[in-house]
Amino acid sequence: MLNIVLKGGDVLCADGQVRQTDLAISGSIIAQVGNINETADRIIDCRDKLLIPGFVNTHTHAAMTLFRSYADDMMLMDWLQTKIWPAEENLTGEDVYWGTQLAIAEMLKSGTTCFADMYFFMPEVAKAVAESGIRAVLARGMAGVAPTANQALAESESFYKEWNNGADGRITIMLGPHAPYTCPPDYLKKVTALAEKLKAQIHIHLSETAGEVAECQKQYGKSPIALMNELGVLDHGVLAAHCVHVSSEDIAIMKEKKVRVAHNPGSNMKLASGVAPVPDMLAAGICVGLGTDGAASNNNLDMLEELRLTAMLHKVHRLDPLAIPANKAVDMATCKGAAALGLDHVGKLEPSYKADITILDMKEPHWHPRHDRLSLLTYAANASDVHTVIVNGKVLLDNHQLTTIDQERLLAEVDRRGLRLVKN
Ligand SMILES: CSC[C@H]1O[C@@H](n2cnc3c(O)ncnc32)[C@H](O)[C@@H]1O
Ligand SMILES: [Zn+2]
Repeated sequence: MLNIVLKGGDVLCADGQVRQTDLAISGSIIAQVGNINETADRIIDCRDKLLIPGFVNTHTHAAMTLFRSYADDMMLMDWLQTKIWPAEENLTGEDVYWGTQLAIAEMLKSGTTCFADMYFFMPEVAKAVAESGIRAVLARGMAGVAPTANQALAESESFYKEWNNGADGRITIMLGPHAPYTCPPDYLKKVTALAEKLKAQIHIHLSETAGEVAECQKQYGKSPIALMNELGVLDHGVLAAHCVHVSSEDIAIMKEKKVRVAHNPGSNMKLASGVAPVPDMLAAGICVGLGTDGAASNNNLDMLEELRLTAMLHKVHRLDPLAIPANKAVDMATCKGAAALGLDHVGKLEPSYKADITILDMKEPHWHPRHDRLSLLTYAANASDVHTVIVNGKVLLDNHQLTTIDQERLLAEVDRRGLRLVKN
């Protein structure tokens, strides 16, 4: 007996083609794509709807939703040092739980089924993920500075042991050294040793600003990518956020070490960090997924916006309309994102893949006429088109309504907590 049949939708199939067909879910898995006559517990009419693999947000700091609209229009280092880091000192575990639930609500409502997070109070983040039903790759953010440097390593180890492969396999744990400018070489060697011991992968910010790269050159005589390579960080499976200021030598190292990149165009634009050479990374065969970064530097967690920015930004930057075509950008927002997080059997609508599916309503005027559905998804769609979202075979957004989160209670909690955090 099948659990859910999605009937008669336009399905983005694994070969990149959109076909009108049915899709069946059994447990947490896609059982069949094609004409289905079997009965099921639930049949969802998907005519006039587009079915895509759920978006994979490859880099965020979920609970930073609490700082949305608190500090805008600043450069990264000024923003972190004068506004964000002082405010983060006030965070409690409960704040992070509620801030993460807010992020999850926003992500589900805009079609994201999986996210990679780096933050503090990670057991509370894992609890929010477990309760909501979303999929996530979580890392306890670590900085190699006293007094918390060693505690962060110990917490990362216990977090890995308690939660890796947790919540029915929906949670994967990585190690999260914040960046080369907050984690000195000796500390990164300890992180690398822990990664080796646990067989855990690493999520790190790399080469985000020109200032970071210049400072690294001055201090160590090499780029952040070359320094990470020398320290052995790149030998453990690395998800590198940003990679805006990377040279062709850096790209060659990244390719050789199979570094996967989280491209965050919205955050990079808002913090005036620059434009990552994504077309060059793709041409080199590097796996590049898309991310929002935190809601304090974006200022939302809407992957449809990142999809459109990716398809647009590199065209205008290179003066080349083919720099990143719509179908490539969609692949980066879904399948490549899953690969960037090292997730097998996530990111494609194909039998044996996880049933992580976003269903968009195509009834509004901006979906007509329908010459090319991936063009419409990339250049015309918006989050209010997201109708139903399924993760691991469970319906988490049902006809625009969250099924696992009490939105009214959530909004009351985060409004109160957000204001308290930034009071001087
Ligand atoms: C150690 S937990 C994560 C840490 O990262 C900070 N953060 C948020 N956005 C960015 C960014 O774009 N670059 C670098 N660091 C960032 C966040 O505030 C936490 O302190
Ligand atoms: Zn970040």
